[in-house]
Amino acid sequence: MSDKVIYAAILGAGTVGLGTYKLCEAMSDEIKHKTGATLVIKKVLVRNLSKKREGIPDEILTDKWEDIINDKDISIVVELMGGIHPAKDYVLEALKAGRQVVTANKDLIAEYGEEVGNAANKAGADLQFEAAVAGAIPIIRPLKQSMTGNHITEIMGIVNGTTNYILTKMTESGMDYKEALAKATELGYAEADPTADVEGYDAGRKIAIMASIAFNSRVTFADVYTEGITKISADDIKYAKEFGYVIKLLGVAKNTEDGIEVKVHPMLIPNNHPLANVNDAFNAVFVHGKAMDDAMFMGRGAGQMPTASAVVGDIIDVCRNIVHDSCGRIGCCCYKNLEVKDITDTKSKFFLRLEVADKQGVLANIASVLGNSGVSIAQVVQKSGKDGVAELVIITAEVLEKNFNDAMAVFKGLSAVKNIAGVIRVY
Ligand SMILES: NC(=O)C1=CN([C@@H]2O[C@H](COP(=O)(O)OP(=O)(O)OC[C@H]3O[C@@H](n4cnc5c(N)ncnc54)[C@H](OP(=O)(O)O)[C@@H]3O)[C@@H](O)[C@H]2O)C=CC1
Ligand SMILES: N[C@@H](CC=O)C(=O)O
Repeated sequence: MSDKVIYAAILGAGTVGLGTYKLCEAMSDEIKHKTGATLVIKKVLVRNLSKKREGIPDEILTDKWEDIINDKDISIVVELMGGIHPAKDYVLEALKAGRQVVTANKDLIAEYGEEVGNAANKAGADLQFEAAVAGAIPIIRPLKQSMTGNHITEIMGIVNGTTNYILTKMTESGMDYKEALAKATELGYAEADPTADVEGYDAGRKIAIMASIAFNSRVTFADVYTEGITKISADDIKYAKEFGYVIKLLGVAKNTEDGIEVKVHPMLIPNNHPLANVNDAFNAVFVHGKAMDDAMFMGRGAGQMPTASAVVGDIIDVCRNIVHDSCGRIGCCCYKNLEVKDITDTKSKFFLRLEVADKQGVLANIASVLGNSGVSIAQVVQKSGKDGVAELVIITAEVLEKNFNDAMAVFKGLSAVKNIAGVIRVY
């Protein structure tokens, strides 16, 4: 076996950084056998040197980036700090200095993928980011490599562990939203600012990254329509159950004849759909390719060791590339410039919960407003009223979103409609 040593530095020793360090240590013999080189984590960058870092020797901790970028021995920089600044600056500096980069940072890849990808291409360097999408699930590498012989037309999935955990707990044990979010944070699933999870931004970044790779056309986070789970109520969950559905936060990307559709929003999924049984922090991604048909990937989408597993897989891949002098072989390939459609030009089915005046003729009135906007009703249930207010739960047929919005605008000015209590898309 060769006596080659490959030095790496980890930026960040939080949930994922610590897990990555531990896994590199635990797997060191295997890494040597698999790559033909010994991997040594030479430095770990943190903000706060006085915090205890379980298992990381004090002498390799630093709070100075210069200790890493100026160390010519270090050939792999593993960015696990999160956020845009200074992560982007460090990644760009590392690539320009001829280092290979591994990152779990979806914010960076979704917003500045073009810039960092070009820097990697220019340097002939590896830029690997498997952990940035769906934690432990291999999806970036399959999209870039195993499934690249396909024309991929659709990707759909549960790609945020925190919100899936929250929705599962609210559905299965009636847990309160705030308590479920606190538990997801305690378990290391949530982002440093969990707004990114619950508002759908994190899932939006992941779907943008997957769409760019799958459709060979740059899709950034700004292109993605995002809607989170903060408005989902216990009543929505209860009525969804009555209709035979569960509510999940889904990311959807479609490559259609007239442009790319890319969105994240809660969705009612039929109980018998495979995604309906993907619970807790598990994620699942469906991919449809013309030649391969459907493929589904499932696994843990968040958490310390599942995420570290994906990061370490990337580090090992980079080590192999270093040993075989083949870094930078698989870069970004967004050569198309496809249009991204506005959400209002896409079609959906809707679950609509209305609080209406409890009197005769209201249902006919509602149906006629919907009909006038081109929205057909597929199912409707009228709940008996209290204090003169009844509840209508409607599931529509598939409709252009702009037509549905027109009907909602009419409802807002209608005295018989007391409240639009819930609007959720339906699979
Ligand atoms: N948690 C998860 O399940 C997953 C996370 N990710 C991604 O992995 C990345 C890391 O996430 P996670 O480990 O959860 O985050 P944490 O907040 O737990 O850890 C961040 C670490 O980065 C360090 N850090 C932050 N800013 C700086 C800075 N300016 N200089 C030096 N060190 C800095 C922090 O140092 P200090 O401790 O001193 O404050 C901390 O150790 C993010 O991009 C996240 O989106 C991806 C998939 C799953
Ligand atoms: N906060 C993210 C972590 C992994 O990407 C999630 O909950 O999925």
